[in-house]
Amino acid sequence: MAETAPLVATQASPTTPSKRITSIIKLLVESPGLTNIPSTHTFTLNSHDQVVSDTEEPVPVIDYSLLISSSPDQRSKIIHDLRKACQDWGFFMVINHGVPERLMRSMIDACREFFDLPEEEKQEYEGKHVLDPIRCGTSFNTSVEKVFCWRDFLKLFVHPVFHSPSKPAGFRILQKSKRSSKRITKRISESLGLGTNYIDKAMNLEQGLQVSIANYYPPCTQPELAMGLASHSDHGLLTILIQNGVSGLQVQHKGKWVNMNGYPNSFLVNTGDHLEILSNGKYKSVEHRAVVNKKAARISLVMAHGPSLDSVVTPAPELLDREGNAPAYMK
Ligand SMILES: O=C(O)CCC(=O)C(=O)O
Ligand SMILES: [Fe+2]
Repeated sequence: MAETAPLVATQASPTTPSKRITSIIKLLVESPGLTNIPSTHTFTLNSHDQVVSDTEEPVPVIDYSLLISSSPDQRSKIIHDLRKACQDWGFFMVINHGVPERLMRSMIDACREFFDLPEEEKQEYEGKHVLDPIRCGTSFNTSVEKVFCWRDFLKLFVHPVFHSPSKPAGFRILQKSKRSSKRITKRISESLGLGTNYIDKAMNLEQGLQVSIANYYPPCTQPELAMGLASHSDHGLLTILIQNGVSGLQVQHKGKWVNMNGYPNSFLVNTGDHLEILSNGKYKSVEHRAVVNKKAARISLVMAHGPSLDSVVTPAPELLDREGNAPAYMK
């Protein structure tokens, strides 16, 4: 994702106008007497983008226990399921992943604790440059946006070098998602008819960039006029997402926005731009967005896994040769 430059507090600040603040939306919502959202945060969606349905087709479910099974039948079933999920949706839900519920909860709690820190403590991490390893801010890319998203965020680079704020302490567990993403990647590689470790090598995942983003979407008095996070696709190979039990994620499926609600204790995965390129467009990087609601704050935690910063990802030559296709993406 393209990302953010600092936002000057005057745009939405309920506090001292001259001071920069990082949790713009949080403070805005906590300021007394807010009934209408400011025009700086009012989105006008065209009628097509407003249509949302709960999907009639079931969202693909990937049983993680099959990913690590040694049974050839189970392995071919999971490869088939992954191929279908990546081709038809670019999104799937992962169950039986073995990550304890309490661990997933503690990750979300760590995010909440960060957003609840006093503003002065967060200011140290105020966004300056997209490659800053610890950065918090608001919206998506405030240096180019005309209307801002109803979202504050904390973004951390956690691999190849781990970075996290000194408070709260709980972020170290973010590194654990690498193991799950590695296992899923191996089977996705096989689902493309490439070797088990093909993607790993092509993207130099040993040195791969893992970025974690905690998103905070407070309740909004006029949710139909605001957008938590505008439509985008994710950079990278694949993104793992967990949330605090409040829905809001929507994905584009067959030309419509559909609500994406995972089963309790599952995690959601979407494929990213670099996989779209490597697969020569077979596995599309799907557009998604986050909407907000009147009642409850939503927290999502995104763990995005991608190639090393020096990798140049191209359509896999083996795939092009086998299928007799020209590359659809150029360097
Ligand atoms: O909060 C969500 O559900 C989506 C977050 C997201 O897409 C992102 O941070 O890239
Ligand atoms: Fe995203």
